[in-house]
Amino acid sequence: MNKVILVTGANSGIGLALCERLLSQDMEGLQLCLACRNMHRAQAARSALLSSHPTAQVDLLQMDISSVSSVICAAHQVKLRYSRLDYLYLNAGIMPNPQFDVKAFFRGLFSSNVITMFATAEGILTQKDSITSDGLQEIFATNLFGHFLLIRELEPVLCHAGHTSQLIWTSSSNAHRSAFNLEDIQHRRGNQPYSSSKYASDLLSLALNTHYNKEGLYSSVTCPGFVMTSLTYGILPSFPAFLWILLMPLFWIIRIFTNTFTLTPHNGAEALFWLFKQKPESLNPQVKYHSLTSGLGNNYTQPCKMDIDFEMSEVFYEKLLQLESEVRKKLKAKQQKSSTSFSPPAGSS
Ligand SMILES: NC(=O)C1=CN([C@@H]2O[C@H](COP(=O)(O)OP(=O)(O)OC[C@H]3O[C@@H](n4cnc5c(N)ncnc54)[C@H](OP(=O)(O)O)[C@@H]3O)[C@@H](O)[C@H]2O)C=CC1
Ligand SMILES: CC(C)=CCC[C@@H](C)[C@H]1CC[C@H]2C3=C(CC[C@]12C)[C@@]1(C)CCC(=O)C[C@@H]1CC3
Repeated sequence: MNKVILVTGANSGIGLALCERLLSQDMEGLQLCLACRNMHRAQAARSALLSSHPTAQVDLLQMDISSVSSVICAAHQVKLRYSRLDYLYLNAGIMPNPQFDVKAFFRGLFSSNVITMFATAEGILTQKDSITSDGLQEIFATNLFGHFLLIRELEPVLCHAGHTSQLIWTSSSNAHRSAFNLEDIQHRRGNQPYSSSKYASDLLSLALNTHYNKEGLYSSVTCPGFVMTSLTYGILPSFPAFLWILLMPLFWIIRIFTNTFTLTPHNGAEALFWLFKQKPESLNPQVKYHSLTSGLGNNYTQPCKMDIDFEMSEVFYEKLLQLESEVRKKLKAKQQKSSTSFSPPAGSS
């Protein structure tokens, strides 16, 4: 039987590199499904994968993970196409309007915290969030809630008696407990919505293991390190991509001190790829699997205990279930309203 793998945010960066790595190791037994919001970019990614792996099975799925109706519609398509999903990579993510605090960066450079700053970006990065048409905070909707809804919708193809499936999240070293508040799970009030959304994915993964392991579904969290992708290029907007490339020698030097500077999407995808080869029952639900690259350029995966607890993950899970039922009700009301406004006037045939 082919292994069916769905990857969100697969048309670029870490998601695309992961697809390339999966096909390079085992092209025959894999059926890849690239879930992307933009079909032109999705087609380009598919063509790139097929040019190096001409006989690979690569399907496309249109899905805007930040939109409730789009996720439900895409999940419906998946259930029609596949009887089972073996791996679901929850990778799509955004960090819009990043604000880089140059002063804090220079202060950090000359402090004892310099390595932590380079590894986690703690204290030097904030973002400005916006609201989606569903009334959700955009970063929360994209990085977390859309993926939660997708898992809930895909339950019938993820949970099969006598068979295991894996959920693999692309979290971050920027996931800080201090940025997350159970009373404000969407981070409406703070200025670190990205960090909050990534901490939320760590919590959710733990709760999913609590609720779904008995049904054969396992969840793990990864951190790709600092990777140069369109997401990170946006951090210094006045800095064109080629200047980032010019900084590469400096980044290679920093890598000697912190192995978190994985830098390329291929390296960043290391832990995501490593998890593909593991037995899910052998994984620890309380650790994050980090992609790391040594000063000599060797990739490896290292587990690190997460700053999370069961109680908090359970409260968060309950809140997500409640939000899910609210957004479903809203969607139903919206659909009913639009169907009545389009119904033909009484008496017309
Ligand atoms: N780069 C880094 O240093 C780090 C990245 N990460 C995480 O890695 C993941 C991948 O990011 P990365 O590869 O760096 O960045 P990219 O910007 O290259 O990739 C992000 C992917 O997510 C997709 N995406 C964004 N919004 C949506 C949406 N609403 N619906 C569907 N797809 C969407 C993008 O599609 P599109 O092309 O249409 O925008 C793109 O394919 C993210 O979750 C990010 O937070 C974590 C730690 C470090
Ligand atoms: C010398 C020089 C100009 C350094 C610039 C450094 C920063 C731009 C990076 C240092 C740590 C990086 C980092 C990220 C972005 C870029 C840095 C702030 C992330 C926040 C990117 C997204 C993540 O999920 C985590 C990364 C942590 C480290």
